[in-house]
Amino acid sequence: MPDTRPKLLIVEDDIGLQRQLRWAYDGYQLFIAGDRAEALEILRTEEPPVVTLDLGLPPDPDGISEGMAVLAQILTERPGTKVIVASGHGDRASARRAIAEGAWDFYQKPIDIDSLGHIVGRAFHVHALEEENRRLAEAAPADGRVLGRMITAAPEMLKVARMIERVANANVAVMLLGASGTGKELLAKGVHETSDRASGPFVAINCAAIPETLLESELFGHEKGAFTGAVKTTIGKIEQAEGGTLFLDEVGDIPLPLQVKLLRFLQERVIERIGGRQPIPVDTRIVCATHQNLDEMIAEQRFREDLYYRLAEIVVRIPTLAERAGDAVLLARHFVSKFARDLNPQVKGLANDAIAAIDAWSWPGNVRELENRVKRAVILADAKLVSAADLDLDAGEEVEEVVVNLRAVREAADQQAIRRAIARADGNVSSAARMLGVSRPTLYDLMKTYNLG
Ligand SMILES: Nc1ncnc2c1ncn2[C@@H]1O[C@H](COP(=O)(O)OP(=O)(O)OP(=O)(O)O)[C@@H](O)[C@H]1O
Repeated sequence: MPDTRPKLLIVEDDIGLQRQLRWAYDGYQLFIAGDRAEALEILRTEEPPVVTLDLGLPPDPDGISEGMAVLAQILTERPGTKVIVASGHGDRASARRAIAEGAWDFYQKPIDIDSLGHIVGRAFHVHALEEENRRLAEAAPADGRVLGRMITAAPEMLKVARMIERVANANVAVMLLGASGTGKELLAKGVHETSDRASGPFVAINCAAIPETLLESELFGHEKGAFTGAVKTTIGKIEQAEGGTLFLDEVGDIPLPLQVKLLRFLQERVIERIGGRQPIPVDTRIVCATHQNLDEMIAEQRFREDLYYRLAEIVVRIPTLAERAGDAVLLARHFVSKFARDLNPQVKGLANDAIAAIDAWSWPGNVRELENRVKRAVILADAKLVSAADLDLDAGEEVEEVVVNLRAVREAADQQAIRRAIARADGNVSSAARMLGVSRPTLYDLMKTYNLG
């Protein structure tokens, strides 16, 4: 029977330690290398996701030069590998340097098998999660699903995408509620492109960005001579979206008199251009969005309740980026490769301190803020990896700080992987444990720790 246990490479030149480690890890397929050549050969043939690396290797067993060289080569050849370095007792400077060069974590000698086992276990979880994220991100555009352009692995957001797919073809008005930058316009396009109107136009208008005096003409159009300056007949956005979808962004900013006119269109499906005398039938689907509290506006009579019910046949609430565990890092990777391609091809990815900082940041401006920060960072970066400083985010200079942040990253990743595996196994803990590569009791412990299930 093929061995399906996860592969762990241990790079260690001390024969005694090799033996000790061999016994400690019966949950993994172990590969042991005593020097650089052996390590690289195993890396290439077995592709282990996780490597523990002693920095003191021959020909420099008392220094770290050989260990650092092996680290660099592993990360060049297989950048996704999680390398955990072993540093000598009290040698924090080496650990710090190795982390700055891309190691995932470190442990200090003498080895404590339990805590090292814990670090290794988490490294496998994070690696599996990243692989799946990468697969999802890569698969999305290829599989042709319209909402495939939305990048997410968070259950909260996948639920939103599924809901959009379900309502796309029911000809109902959809209202998207979410903070600024959460992806409302992208989802509105998703509604359009998944619907049977996809071959028609998608027209967007931001009602907050247009002065009140011009909004009516923008929406409904005007006839030549309707007002001073109306030198030619112009059709409005509603008509432009004939046969397609009109996205009314910031619908809460439409002034009351115009709300009446919009309501009439929604009830009768005809419009009148300013200065026009003919009602014109228009077949346009409305998707709208706002970040305002419409209930409050209705109570204060600033928004018409009858219009609200016409616009909000289906209400979709979009979670903030902070509520979608793991998505900030996933999106950041996507934006790094997108912007690096166009703006700075030497940039290859995110440094560990950047990943920790992205995960720790609260993203008040949501995906838009993330996109802008990553874009600027890619332009400014002068190394291969974008750092927390390039992103203008606090990284914390001490290794201790990074470790705390990495732990937070890992815990978030754990929770997400567990939730997903349990969902996929339809609540069966044994098969979820098999998927995650841990024993059933371990999974129960983790579920208890994270309050899942
Ligand atoms: N899940 C996602 N995957 C990929 N890109 C995204 C995602 N969500 C948002 N974006 C990108 O982030 C930017 C902001 O998104 P969008 O304009 O849809 O947000 P919004 O909620 O309409 O913002 P606002 O309320 O400020 O108008 C866009 O460039 C969009 O393409």
